[in-house]
Amino acid sequence: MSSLSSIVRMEQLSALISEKEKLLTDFLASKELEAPSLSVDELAKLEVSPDDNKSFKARTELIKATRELHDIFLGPRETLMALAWGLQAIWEFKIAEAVPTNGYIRFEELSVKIEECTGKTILPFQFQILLRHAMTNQIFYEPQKGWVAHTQMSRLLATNPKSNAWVGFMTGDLFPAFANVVNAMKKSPGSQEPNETGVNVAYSQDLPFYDFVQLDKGCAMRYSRAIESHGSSEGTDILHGVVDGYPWANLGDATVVDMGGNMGYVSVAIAEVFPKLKFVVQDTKGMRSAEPLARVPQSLRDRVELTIHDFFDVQPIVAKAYLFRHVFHSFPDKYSIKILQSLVPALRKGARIIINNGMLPEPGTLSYVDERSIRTLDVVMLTVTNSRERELNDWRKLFRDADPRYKFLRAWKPSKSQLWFIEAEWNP
Ligand SMILES: C[S@@+](CC[C@H](N)C(=O)[O-])C[C@H]1O[C@@H](n2cnc3c(N)ncnc32)[C@H](O)[C@@H]1O
Repeated sequence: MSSLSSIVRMEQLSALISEKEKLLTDFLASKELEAPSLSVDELAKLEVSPDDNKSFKARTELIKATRELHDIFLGPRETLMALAWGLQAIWEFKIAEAVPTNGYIRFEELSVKIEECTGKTILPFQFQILLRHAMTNQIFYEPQKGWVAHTQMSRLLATNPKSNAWVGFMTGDLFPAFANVVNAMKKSPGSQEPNETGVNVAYSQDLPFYDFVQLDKGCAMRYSRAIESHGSSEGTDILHGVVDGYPWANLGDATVVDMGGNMGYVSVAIAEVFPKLKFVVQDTKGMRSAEPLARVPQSLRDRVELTIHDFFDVQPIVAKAYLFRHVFHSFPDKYSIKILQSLVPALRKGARIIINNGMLPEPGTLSYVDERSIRTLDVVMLTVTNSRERELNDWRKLFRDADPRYKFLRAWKPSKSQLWFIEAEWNP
Protein backbone atom coordinates (compact mmCIF):
# COMPACT_ATOMS: atom_id res chain seq x y z
CA MET A 1 0.00 0.00 0.00
CA SER A 2 1.37 3.39 -0.94
CA SER A 3 2.00 6.06 1.69
CA LEU A 4 1.67 8.78 -0.98
CA SER A 5 -1.00 11.44 -0.61
CA SER A 6 -4.28 10.37 -2.18
CA ILE A 7 -4.18 12.78 -5.15
CA VAL A 8 -0.71 11.64 -6.15
CA ARG A 9 -1.78 8.02 -5.72
CA MET A 10 -4.88 8.47 -7.89
CA GLU A 11 -2.82 10.15 -10.60
CA GLN A 12 -0.25 7.42 -10.41
CA LEU A 13 -2.93 4.72 -10.72
CA SER A 14 -4.65 6.46 -13.63
CA ALA A 15 -1.35 6.83 -15.49
CA LEU A 16 -0.51 3.19 -14.87
CA ILE A 17 -3.95 2.06 -16.08
CA SER A 18 -3.71 4.03 -19.30
CA GLU A 19 -0.11 2.90 -19.94
CA LYS A 20 -0.93 -0.79 -19.37
CA GLU A 21 -4.22 -0.60 -21.23
CA LYS A 22 -2.35 0.81 -24.27
CA LEU A 23 0.23 -1.94 -24.00
CA LEU A 24 -2.54 -4.55 -24.01
CA THR A 25 -4.56 -3.05 -26.86
CA ASP A 26 -1.37 -2.78 -28.96
CA PHE A 27 -0.67 -6.42 -28.15
CA LEU A 28 -4.19 -7.48 -29.18
CA ALA A 29 -3.96 -5.45 -32.40
CA SER A 30 -0.55 -6.93 -33.27
CA LYS A 31 -1.99 -10.44 -32.95
CA GLU A 32 -5.31 -9.49 -34.61
CA LEU A 33 -7.15 -10.54 -31.44
CA GLU A 34 -10.46 -9.21 -30.15
CA ALA A 35 -10.82 -7.62 -26.73
CA PRO A 36 -12.99 -9.47 -24.18
CA SER A 37 -16.37 -8.26 -23.01
CA LEU A 38 -19.05 -9.18 -20.48
CA SER A 39 -21.62 -9.37 -23.31
CA VAL A 40 -22.36 -12.99 -24.22
CA ASP A 41 -22.10 -12.17 -27.93
CA GLU A 42 -18.46 -11.25 -27.60
CA LEU A 43 -15.18 -12.78 -26.51
CA ALA A 44 -15.18 -14.14 -22.94
CA LYS A 45 -11.53 -14.02 -22.04
CA LEU A 46 -8.46 -12.01 -22.82
CA GLU A 47 -6.21 -14.28 -24.88
CA VAL A 48 -2.88 -13.58 -23.27
CA SER A 49 -0.64 -16.36 -22.04
CA PRO A 50 2.26 -16.23 -19.56
CA ASP A 51 4.57 -16.59 -22.63
CA ASP A 52 3.54 -13.06 -23.61
CA ASN A 53 5.43 -11.90 -20.59
CA LYS A 54 4.88 -8.12 -20.74
CA SER A 55 1.21 -8.30 -21.69
CA PHE A 56 0.48 -10.99 -19.13
CA LYS A 57 2.07 -8.87 -16.40
CA ALA A 58 0.23 -5.77 -17.65
CA ARG A 59 -3.07 -7.59 -17.21
CA THR A 60 -2.38 -8.51 -13.56
CA GLU A 61 -1.22 -4.94 -12.88
CA LEU A 62 -4.44 -3.64 -14.44
CA ILE A 63 -6.55 -5.94 -12.26
CA LYS A 64 -4.83 -4.60 -9.15
CA ALA A 65 -4.77 -0.94 -10.15
CA THR A 66 -8.38 -0.75 -11.41
CA ARG A 67 -9.54 -2.47 -8.22
CA GLU A 68 -7.61 -0.02 -6.03
CA LEU A 69 -8.89 2.99 -7.96
CA HIS A 70 -12.45 1.63 -7.88
CA ASP A 71 -12.25 1.14 -4.10
CA ILE A 72 -10.77 4.62 -3.53
CA PHE A 73 -13.66 6.24 -5.41
CA LEU A 74 -16.28 4.01 -3.83
CA GLY A 75 -14.95 4.63 -0.34
CA PRO A 76 -14.22 2.20 2.49
CA ARG A 77 -17.76 1.87 3.85
CA GLU A 78 -19.34 1.13 0.45
CA THR A 79 -16.49 -1.16 -0.57
CA LEU A 80 -17.08 -3.23 2.55
CA MET A 81 -20.78 -3.42 1.86
CA ALA A 82 -20.63 -4.34 -1.85
CA LEU A 83 -20.57 -8.11 -1.43
CA ALA A 84 -22.00 -10.63 -3.89
CA TRP A 85 -25.06 -11.52 -1.78
CA GLY A 86 -27.75 -13.58 -3.38
CA LEU A 87 -25.48 -15.96 -5.34
CA GLN A 88 -26.61 -18.84 -3.12
CA ALA A 89 -30.25 -18.28 -4.12
CA ILE A 90 -29.31 -18.02 -7.79
CA TRP A 91 -27.52 -21.37 -7.56
CA GLU A 92 -30.12 -23.12 -5.37
CA PHE A 93 -33.12 -22.15 -7.51
CA LYS A 94 -31.26 -22.82 -10.79
CA ILE A 95 -32.06 -19.33 -12.02
CA ALA A 96 -29.13 -19.15 -14.46
CA GLU A 97 -30.27 -22.38 -16.10
CA ALA A 98 -33.76 -20.93 -16.58
CA VAL A 99 -32.57 -17.82 -18.43
CA PRO A 100 -32.24 -18.52 -22.19
CA THR A 101 -28.60 -18.88 -23.25
CA ASN A 102 -28.89 -16.23 -25.92
CA GLY A 103 -32.24 -14.50 -25.39
CA TYR A 104 -34.25 -12.63 -22.76
CA ILE A 105 -36.94 -13.68 -20.33
CA ARG A 106 -39.44 -11.71 -18.22
CA PHE A 107 -39.34 -11.93 -14.43
CA GLU A 108 -42.90 -13.36 -14.50
CA GLU A 109 -42.01 -16.12 -16.96
CA LEU A 110 -38.91 -16.94 -14.92
CA SER A 111 -41.12 -17.53 -11.90
CA VAL A 112 -43.31 -20.00 -13.83
CA LYS A 113 -40.32 -21.77 -15.36
CA ILE A 114 -38.51 -22.24 -12.02
CA GLU A 115 -41.67 -23.62 -10.43
CA GLU A 116 -42.08 -26.10 -13.32
CA CYS A 117 -38.43 -27.21 -13.18
CA THR A 118 -37.72 -27.23 -9.45
CA GLY A 119 -41.14 -27.26 -7.78
CA LYS A 120 -40.09 -24.18 -5.81
CA THR A 121 -42.16 -21.01 -5.72
CA ILE A 122 -40.37 -17.70 -6.08
CA LEU A 123 -42.45 -14.68 -6.86
CA PRO A 124 -41.43 -12.22 -9.61
CA PHE A 125 -40.75 -9.50 -7.03
CA GLN A 126 -38.31 -11.86 -5.25
CA PHE A 127 -36.49 -12.43 -8.55
CA GLN A 128 -36.25 -8.70 -8.93
CA ILE A 129 -34.67 -8.34 -5.50
CA LEU A 130 -32.13 -11.10 -6.08
CA LEU A 131 -31.29 -10.52 -9.72
CA ARG A 132 -31.13 -6.75 -9.70
CA HIS A 133 -28.62 -7.03 -6.86
CA ALA A 134 -26.66 -9.67 -8.77
CA MET A 135 -26.65 -7.29 -11.76
CA THR A 136 -24.69 -4.77 -9.68
CA ASN A 137 -21.96 -7.45 -9.73
CA GLN A 138 -22.34 -8.01 -13.50
CA ILE A 139 -24.19 -11.29 -13.01
CA PHE A 140 -27.17 -11.05 -15.47
CA TYR A 141 -28.35 -7.76 -16.93
CA GLU A 142 -31.68 -6.13 -17.72
CA PRO A 143 -31.75 -5.24 -21.43
CA GLN A 144 -35.24 -3.75 -21.01
CA LYS A 145 -37.18 -3.09 -17.84
CA GLY A 146 -38.63 -6.38 -16.57
CA TRP A 147 -36.49 -8.64 -18.78
CA VAL A 148 -33.43 -10.68 -17.77
CA ALA A 149 -30.51 -11.79 -19.94
CA HIS A 150 -27.12 -13.38 -19.39
CA THR A 151 -23.70 -11.80 -19.03
CA GLN A 152 -20.60 -13.97 -19.43
CA MET A 153 -20.61 -14.70 -15.68
CA SER A 154 -24.23 -15.80 -15.35
CA ARG A 155 -24.01 -17.85 -18.53
CA LEU A 156 -20.96 -19.67 -17.16
CA LEU A 157 -23.06 -20.69 -14.17
CA ALA A 158 -25.67 -22.13 -16.53
CA THR A 159 -23.39 -23.87 -19.00
CA ASN A 160 -20.25 -24.95 -17.16
CA PRO A 161 -20.96 -27.80 -14.68
CA LYS A 162 -17.60 -27.34 -12.93
CA SER A 163 -18.08 -23.61 -12.35
CA ASN A 164 -21.65 -24.31 -11.28
CA ALA A 165 -20.42 -26.90 -8.76
CA TRP A 166 -17.81 -24.46 -7.46
CA VAL A 167 -20.46 -21.81 -6.77
CA GLY A 168 -22.81 -24.39 -5.24
CA PHE A 169 -20.14 -25.87 -3.02
CA MET A 170 -18.90 -22.48 -1.83
CA THR A 171 -22.24 -20.73 -1.34
CA GLY A 172 -24.38 -23.74 -0.43
CA ASP A 173 -22.18 -26.27 1.36
CA LEU A 174 -19.38 -24.11 2.74
CA PHE A 175 -21.15 -20.82 3.40
CA PRO A 176 -22.34 -21.96 6.87
CA ALA A 177 -18.76 -23.10 7.60
CA PHE A 178 -17.28 -19.69 6.73
CA ALA A 179 -19.90 -18.12 8.98
CA ASN A 180 -18.73 -20.39 11.81
CA VAL A 181 -14.94 -20.38 11.55
CA VAL A 182 -14.72 -17.77 14.30
CA ASN A 183 -17.01 -19.82 16.54
CA ALA A 184 -14.78 -22.84 15.94
CA MET A 185 -11.66 -20.81 16.80
CA LYS A 186 -13.27 -19.62 20.01
CA LYS A 187 -14.55 -23.09 20.93
CA SER A 188 -11.22 -24.92 20.29
CA PRO A 189 -8.42 -22.32 20.44
CA GLY A 190 -5.36 -23.21 18.33
CA SER A 191 -6.84 -26.58 17.33
CA GLN A 192 -4.99 -28.77 14.85
CA GLU A 193 -7.77 -31.33 14.81
CA PRO A 194 -9.66 -31.81 11.54
CA ASN A 195 -12.97 -32.27 13.36
CA GLU A 196 -12.95 -29.01 15.32
CA THR A 197 -13.48 -26.69 12.35
CA GLY A 198 -16.02 -24.23 11.01
CA VAL A 199 -17.60 -27.18 9.15
CA ASN A 200 -18.07 -29.08 12.43
CA VAL A 201 -19.61 -26.15 14.25
CA ALA A 202 -21.82 -25.19 11.29
CA TYR A 203 -23.27 -28.68 10.87
CA SER A 204 -23.04 -29.79 14.54
CA GLN A 205 -21.17 -32.99 13.67
CA ASP A 206 -17.83 -34.61 14.56
CA LEU A 207 -16.47 -35.86 11.25
CA PRO A 208 -13.36 -34.53 9.49
CA PHE A 209 -14.20 -32.55 6.35
CA TYR A 210 -13.49 -35.32 3.80
CA ASP A 211 -15.64 -37.87 5.64
CA PHE A 212 -18.41 -35.32 6.05
CA VAL A 213 -18.39 -34.43 2.34
CA GLN A 214 -18.83 -38.10 1.46
CA LEU A 215 -21.96 -38.57 3.58
CA ASP A 216 -24.00 -37.08 0.78
CA LYS A 217 -23.42 -38.18 -2.82
CA GLY A 218 -24.53 -34.82 -4.23
CA CYS A 219 -22.13 -32.95 -1.97
CA ALA A 220 -19.26 -35.36 -2.83
CA MET A 221 -19.88 -34.78 -6.53
CA ARG A 222 -20.08 -30.99 -6.10
CA TYR A 223 -16.83 -31.08 -4.16
CA SER A 224 -15.04 -33.15 -6.81
CA ARG A 225 -16.22 -30.92 -9.63
CA ALA A 226 -15.39 -27.80 -7.62
CA ILE A 227 -11.77 -28.88 -7.11
CA GLU A 228 -11.59 -29.85 -10.76
CA SER A 229 -12.79 -26.34 -11.58
CA HIS A 230 -10.13 -24.92 -9.28
CA GLY A 231 -7.59 -27.20 -10.97
CA SER A 232 -8.44 -25.79 -14.37
CA SER A 233 -8.38 -22.15 -13.39
CA GLU A 234 -5.66 -19.66 -14.03
CA GLY A 235 -2.31 -20.73 -12.58
CA THR A 236 -3.54 -24.11 -11.38
CA ASP A 237 -4.40 -25.70 -14.71
CA ILE A 238 -3.15 -29.23 -15.03
CA LEU A 239 -1.46 -28.96 -18.40
CA HIS A 240 0.78 -26.02 -17.54
CA GLY A 241 1.14 -26.79 -13.86
CA VAL A 242 1.56 -30.55 -13.62
CA VAL A 243 2.11 -32.06 -17.06
CA ASP A 244 4.69 -29.54 -18.27
CA GLY A 245 6.02 -28.63 -14.83
CA TYR A 246 7.74 -31.89 -13.84
CA PRO A 247 10.28 -33.98 -15.82
CA TRP A 248 7.99 -37.03 -15.95
CA ALA A 249 9.97 -38.67 -18.76
CA ASN A 250 12.96 -39.03 -16.40
CA LEU A 251 11.00 -41.60 -14.40
CA GLY A 252 11.25 -43.99 -17.39
CA ASP A 253 8.99 -47.09 -17.33
CA ALA A 254 7.46 -46.46 -13.96
CA THR A 255 4.38 -46.62 -11.79
CA VAL A 256 3.23 -43.43 -10.12
CA VAL A 257 0.80 -43.66 -7.22
CA ASP A 258 -1.45 -40.58 -7.24
CA MET A 259 -2.44 -40.37 -3.58
CA GLY A 260 -5.67 -38.51 -2.82
CA GLY A 261 -6.00 -38.39 -6.61
CA ASN A 262 -9.78 -37.93 -6.55
CA MET A 263 -11.37 -38.81 -9.92
CA GLY A 264 -7.98 -39.32 -11.56
CA TYR A 265 -8.04 -36.34 -13.92
CA VAL A 266 -4.47 -35.33 -13.04
CA SER A 267 -3.12 -38.83 -13.74
CA VAL A 268 -5.15 -39.00 -16.96
CA ALA A 269 -3.63 -35.71 -18.15
CA ILE A 270 -0.06 -36.88 -17.43
CA ALA A 271 -0.66 -40.37 -18.88
CA GLU A 272 -1.90 -38.85 -22.13
CA VAL A 273 1.50 -37.22 -22.70
CA PHE A 274 3.86 -39.80 -21.13
CA PRO A 275 3.04 -43.28 -22.51
CA LYS A 276 5.65 -45.11 -20.42
CA LEU A 277 4.01 -44.19 -17.13
CA LYS A 278 1.34 -46.18 -15.30
CA PHE A 279 -0.83 -44.58 -12.62
CA VAL A 280 -2.61 -45.98 -9.61
CA VAL A 281 -5.01 -43.30 -8.41
CA GLN A 282 -5.91 -43.79 -4.77
CA ASP A 283 -8.73 -42.09 -2.90
CA THR A 284 -11.37 -42.94 -0.34
CA LYS A 285 -14.41 -45.13 -0.96
CA GLY A 286 -16.87 -42.24 -1.16
CA MET A 287 -14.99 -40.85 -4.17
CA ARG A 288 -15.43 -44.03 -6.19
CA SER A 289 -18.90 -43.84 -7.69
CA ALA A 290 -19.63 -44.97 -11.24
CA GLU A 291 -19.05 -41.49 -12.72
CA PRO A 292 -15.36 -41.14 -11.84
CA LEU A 293 -14.63 -44.66 -13.07
CA ALA A 294 -16.28 -43.87 -16.38
CA ARG A 295 -14.23 -40.71 -16.80
CA VAL A 296 -10.95 -42.51 -17.48
CA PRO A 297 -10.81 -42.66 -21.29
CA GLN A 298 -11.01 -46.19 -22.71
CA SER A 299 -7.59 -45.80 -24.33
CA LEU A 300 -5.94 -45.20 -20.94
CA ARG A 301 -7.70 -47.80 -18.82
CA ASP A 302 -4.71 -50.20 -18.93
CA ARG A 303 -2.46 -47.41 -17.55
CA VAL A 304 -4.70 -45.44 -15.19
CA GLU A 305 -6.38 -47.45 -12.47
CA LEU A 306 -8.75 -45.87 -9.90
CA THR A 307 -8.48 -47.65 -6.56
CA ILE A 308 -9.53 -47.23 -2.93
CA HIS A 309 -6.87 -46.57 -0.32
CA ASP A 310 -6.85 -44.49 2.85
CA PHE A 311 -3.47 -42.76 3.04
CA PHE A 312 -3.35 -43.14 6.80
CA ASP A 313 -3.13 -46.93 6.25
CA VAL A 314 0.12 -48.66 5.26
CA GLN A 315 0.77 -48.13 1.54
CA PRO A 316 0.51 -51.51 -0.23
CA ILE A 317 2.00 -50.51 -3.59
CA VAL A 318 5.73 -50.39 -4.26
CA ALA A 319 6.29 -47.74 -6.91
CA LYS A 320 8.91 -45.44 -8.35
CA ALA A 321 7.02 -42.29 -7.40
CA TYR A 322 4.20 -41.07 -5.17
CA LEU A 323 2.35 -37.94 -6.23
CA PHE A 324 0.45 -35.75 -3.76
CA ARG A 325 -1.35 -32.92 -5.49
CA HIS A 326 -3.24 -30.47 -3.30
CA VAL A 327 -3.26 -32.94 -0.43
CA PHE A 328 -0.94 -31.79 2.36
CA HIS A 329 -2.52 -28.36 2.68
CA SER A 330 -5.60 -30.17 4.00
CA PHE A 331 -3.75 -31.70 6.92
CA PRO A 332 -2.01 -30.09 9.91
CA ASP A 333 1.58 -31.25 10.50
CA LYS A 334 0.61 -33.99 12.98
CA TYR A 335 -1.50 -35.71 10.29
CA SER A 336 0.77 -34.91 7.33
CA ILE A 337 3.59 -36.65 9.20
CA LYS A 338 1.35 -39.72 9.67
CA ILE A 339 0.64 -39.80 5.91
CA LEU A 340 4.38 -39.74 5.12
CA GLN A 341 5.08 -42.42 7.75
CA SER A 342 2.37 -44.74 6.38
CA LEU A 343 4.16 -44.63 3.06
CA VAL A 344 7.50 -45.85 4.45
CA PRO A 345 6.90 -49.66 4.23
CA ALA A 346 6.41 -49.37 0.45
CA LEU A 347 9.44 -47.19 -0.21
CA ARG A 348 12.56 -48.55 -1.91
CA LYS A 349 15.83 -46.66 -2.26
CA GLY A 350 15.48 -43.78 -4.72
CA ALA A 351 11.66 -43.66 -4.65
CA ARG A 352 10.39 -40.13 -5.28
CA ILE A 353 7.83 -38.19 -3.32
CA ILE A 354 6.42 -35.56 -5.66
CA ILE A 355 4.27 -32.88 -4.10
CA ASN A 356 2.35 -30.33 -6.15
CA ASN A 357 0.95 -27.69 -3.84
CA GLY A 358 0.74 -24.01 -3.06
CA MET A 359 3.72 -22.40 -1.33
CA LEU A 360 3.30 -19.40 0.92
CA PRO A 361 5.39 -16.47 -0.30
CA GLU A 362 7.01 -13.64 1.62
CA PRO A 363 4.22 -11.03 1.90
CA GLY A 364 4.03 -8.74 -1.14
CA THR A 365 6.45 -10.70 -3.35
CA LEU A 366 3.85 -12.18 -5.73
CA SER A 367 1.56 -10.50 -8.22
CA TYR A 368 -1.72 -9.30 -6.70
CA VAL A 369 -3.66 -12.08 -8.46
CA ASP A 370 -1.34 -14.86 -7.27
CA GLU A 371 -1.07 -13.55 -3.72
CA ARG A 372 -4.86 -13.19 -3.41
CA SER A 373 -5.29 -16.74 -4.67
CA ILE A 374 -2.91 -18.42 -2.19
CA ARG A 375 -4.06 -16.29 0.78
CA THR A 376 -7.69 -17.19 -0.02
CA LEU A 377 -6.82 -20.87 -0.14
CA ASP A 378 -5.02 -20.52 3.19
CA VAL A 379 -8.25 -19.23 4.79
CA VAL A 380 -10.31 -21.99 3.14
CA MET A 381 -7.95 -24.65 4.55
CA LEU A 382 -8.17 -23.12 8.02
CA THR A 383 -11.98 -23.12 7.77
CA VAL A 384 -12.49 -26.66 6.57
CA THR A 385 -9.57 -28.65 8.02
CA ASN A 386 -7.76 -26.50 10.64
CA SER A 387 -4.77 -26.75 8.35
CA ARG A 388 -2.78 -24.26 6.29
CA GLU A 389 -0.54 -23.65 3.31
CA ARG A 390 3.23 -23.91 4.00
CA GLU A 391 6.45 -21.98 3.45
CA LEU A 392 9.56 -23.62 1.99
CA ASN A 393 11.15 -24.38 5.35
CA ASP A 394 7.91 -25.92 6.61
CA TRP A 395 8.18 -28.53 3.84
CA ARG A 396 11.79 -29.38 4.73
CA LYS A 397 10.80 -29.78 8.37
CA LEU A 398 7.79 -31.94 7.51
CA PHE A 399 9.98 -34.54 5.79
CA ARG A 400 12.60 -34.39 8.57
CA ASP A 401 9.98 -34.86 11.27
CA ALA A 402 8.30 -37.74 9.42
CA ASP A 403 11.51 -39.76 8.96
CA PRO A 404 15.17 -38.69 8.62
CA ARG A 405 15.51 -41.15 5.71
CA TYR A 406 13.48 -38.78 3.55
CA LYS A 407 15.98 -36.62 1.69
CA PHE A 408 14.60 -33.24 0.63
CA LEU A 409 15.74 -32.71 -2.99
CA ARG A 410 14.36 -29.43 -4.32
CA ALA A 411 11.36 -27.15 -4.71
CA TRP A 412 10.48 -25.12 -7.79
CA LYS A 413 7.60 -23.25 -9.37
CA PRO A 414 6.96 -23.95 -13.06
CA SER A 415 6.81 -20.63 -14.88
CA LYS A 416 3.13 -20.87 -15.86
CA SER A 417 1.88 -22.23 -12.58
CA GLN A 418 0.89 -20.86 -9.19
CA LEU A 419 1.58 -24.24 -7.63
CA TRP A 420 5.05 -25.50 -6.72
CA PHE A 421 6.69 -28.87 -7.00
CA ILE A 422 8.39 -30.10 -3.85
CA GLU A 423 10.43 -33.26 -4.29
CA ALA A 424 12.06 -35.67 -1.86
CA GLU A 425 13.76 -39.05 -2.24
CA TRP A 426 13.78 -42.13 -0.03
CA ASN A 427 17.37 -42.50 1.08
CA PRO A 428 17.70 -45.24 3.75
C1 LIG B 1 -7.96 -31.19 -2.42
S1 LIG B 1 -8.31 -32.77 -3.04
C2 LIG B 1 -7.05 -32.97 -4.27
C3 LIG B 1 -7.46 -33.92 -5.36
C4 LIG B 1 -6.47 -34.06 -6.50
N1 LIG B 1 -5.21 -34.60 -6.04
C5 LIG B 1 -6.25 -32.75 -7.23
O1 LIG B 1 -5.11 -32.36 -7.42
O2 LIG B 1 -7.23 -32.11 -7.64
C6 LIG B 1 -7.80 -33.89 -1.76
C7 LIG B 1 -8.19 -35.32 -2.05
O3 LIG B 1 -7.71 -36.14 -0.96
C8 LIG B 1 -8.67 -37.15 -0.73
N2 LIG B 1 -8.51 -37.68 0.62
C9 LIG B 1 -8.84 -37.09 1.79
N3 LIG B 1 -8.56 -37.90 2.83
C10 LIG B 1 -8.03 -39.02 2.29
C11 LIG B 1 -7.53 -40.22 2.86
N4 LIG B 1 -7.52 -40.41 4.20
N5 LIG B 1 -7.03 -41.15 2.04
C12 LIG B 1 -7.04 -40.96 0.68
N6 LIG B 1 -7.50 -39.84 0.08
C13 LIG B 1 -7.99 -38.88 0.88
C14 LIG B 1 -9.99 -36.42 -0.93
O4 LIG B 1 -11.06 -37.31 -1.14
C15 LIG B 1 -9.68 -35.55 -2.14
O5 LIG B 1 -9.97 -36.22 -3.34
